[in-house]
Amino acid sequence: MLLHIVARGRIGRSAEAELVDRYLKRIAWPTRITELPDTGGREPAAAPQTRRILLDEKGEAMPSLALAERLGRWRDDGVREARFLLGAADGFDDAARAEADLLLSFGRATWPHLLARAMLAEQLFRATSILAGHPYHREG
Ligand SMILES: C[S@@+](CC[C@H](N)C(=O)[O-])C[C@H]1O[C@@H](n2cnc3c(N)ncnc32)[C@H](O)[C@@H]1O
Repeated sequence: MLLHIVARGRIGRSAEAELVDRYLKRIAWPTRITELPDTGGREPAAAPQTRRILLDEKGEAMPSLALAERLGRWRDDGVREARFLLGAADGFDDAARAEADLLLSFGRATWPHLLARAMLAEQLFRATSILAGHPYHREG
């Protein structure tokens, strides 16, 4: 299953870009990043079996194990793409929230979109490590 990050804003050469690269390189699953401008622009077409995960501080704060289980279930059900959407300064409107299969929160604090992208890359590495039985993740 493709892990596709569709993010508003340009990351360029930055500390956050290094973090994103570091984690995405370590993921054994196929990954892709599509950058969109802060406003406007067209999201790439999605395969019929795509799940949309909208990153939103008002969403569900999932333990890493639960995110891994959700990704594993989608993969086993034949989902072709898990599409993770990151917003710009104004976040998402209610219509975008309503279209999502999952609203995923990294807590109630608001993070800059580039940090949220790096955190997402790490969580995807963690989730796929959990599914592979790799000891990267330790439950406290
Ligand atoms: C600067 S934030 C936007 C804040 C905006 N006021 C809002 O209400 O969503 C830019 C993007 O980073 C991501 N983000 C920031 N904080 C987050 C959090 N706590 N959980 C999940 N995603 C977050 C979201 O995708 C958000 O659209």
